[in-house]
Amino acid sequence: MALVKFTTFSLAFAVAALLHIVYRISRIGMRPKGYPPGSGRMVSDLFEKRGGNYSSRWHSTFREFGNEYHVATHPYDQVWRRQRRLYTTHVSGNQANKYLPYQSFESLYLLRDLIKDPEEFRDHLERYTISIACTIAYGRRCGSVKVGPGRILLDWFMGNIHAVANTKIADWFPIFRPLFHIVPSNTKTRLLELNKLESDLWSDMWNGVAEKMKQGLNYPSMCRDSILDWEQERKASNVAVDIREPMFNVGHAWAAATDTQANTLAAFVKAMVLFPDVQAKAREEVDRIVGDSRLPEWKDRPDMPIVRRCVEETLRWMPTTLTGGPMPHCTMKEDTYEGYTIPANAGLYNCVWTINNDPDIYTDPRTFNPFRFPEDLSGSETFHVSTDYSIRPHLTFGAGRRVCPGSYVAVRTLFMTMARLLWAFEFHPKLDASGKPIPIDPDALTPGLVVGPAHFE
Ligand code: HEM
Repeated sequence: MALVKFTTFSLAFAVAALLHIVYRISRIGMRPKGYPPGSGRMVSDLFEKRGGNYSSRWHSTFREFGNEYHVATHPYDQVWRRQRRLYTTHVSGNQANKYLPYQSFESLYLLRDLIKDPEEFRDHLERYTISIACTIAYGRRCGSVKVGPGRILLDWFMGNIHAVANTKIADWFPIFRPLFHIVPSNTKTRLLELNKLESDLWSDMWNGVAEKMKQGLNYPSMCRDSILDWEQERKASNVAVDIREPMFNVGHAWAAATDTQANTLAAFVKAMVLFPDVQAKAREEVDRIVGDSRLPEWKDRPDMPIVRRCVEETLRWMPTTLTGGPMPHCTMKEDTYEGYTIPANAGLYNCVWTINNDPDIYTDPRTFNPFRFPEDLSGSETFHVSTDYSIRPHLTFGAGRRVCPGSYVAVRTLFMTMARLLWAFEFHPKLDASGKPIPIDPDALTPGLVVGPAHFE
């Protein structure tokens, strides 16, 4: 009897799963003929002009395993608004200037590491950006990523990339989702382990800052600002906010600011190797403005139109956020757009690579050419996130209400680092045993949603 019941249940489940798969496939929208795969205008029409409906995030299996305080994957609600406020109040526009001393100081370590060990430039860029991001988030450096918090962050990061990839089937076909909760699996065990690793890391880092503040050591950091805001809010209102909400928010700022910046800087090194003429012109500018007796600073930006446009061209030419970030935007209700029905809860990818390489907008798009951007427009501090798509240099920071809230910090890191790299070094391809340059595939990328140039020497 039990066997009959089990077989009937299994059959019913298999038929339901099959019907569901057929249904899902039938709902996959077919792009009308002649429709481009994406454009800045469409991104603006949907993510910006209809931002009230297009700013949520997909429900994901990943989130069901405890990560409900990840600002980048959180739906469009009060928790997200509170988390996002930390950025708009403390990291946007000129607020980002308070971290310039950290960026200036840490880049000296980068230059030293590159002098000592240039072949390992990729590892140095990784440590550098993890450390910069850690000082911004917690006022504390990471001298090494082989041990300590930087190592734990990397383990958590890499672990998540693999574990989340294994949950994708349940995201595409949510009918399988209950199975993830019922059936024991390595993926589930790993997700729970990673969740614990993450909670412990964020709470250790947060408590470390709280302890320093008690001793009167008030170094600028997102964590310090978050602790002060949280205490003030608690006094001002009776709403009890779970402490993990601001605690995880700061931790995720640290994570979001690491490989995005490291990949972009690696792309810049690659561009300099592949386009020596641009390298020479940019270095000539740095030498002329700065000379030998000091290092380039953020304050040199107005006088360095070539370097500041190299920042934008790197972001355009090799966008680390290939499809617009870690997660697509998601609709909250059904909508129609140019005769096309977009269902509720539909994920919409911002096709950054395609848009950044549109030959109708960017002549010869695979050529690294900072001079394609007008010099005067590039002087504006908001050039990189302009809402005027006729002048915006790229879509790499995303768009609308979810646009990257760390972009002001990022352009400061990128400008200062690129200017200092040009000031200190020349970049050439490695030569083989017979003295010929080892060829480099210009478009080769690492796999994933947040990408960087594939290994090159
Ligand atoms: C080169 C560097 C960076 C790039 C290319 C980049 C790009 C992006 C993109 C494309 C998104 C998704 C936007 C969308 O959904 O439309 C995003 C989200 C985000 N970024 Fe960045 N980012 C960078 C650096 C940073 C830094 C330095 C921080 C923190 C200080 C940061 C914090 C975040 C956060 C918290 C989100 C989630 C926002 C939300 O969902 O509301 N990013 N970033």
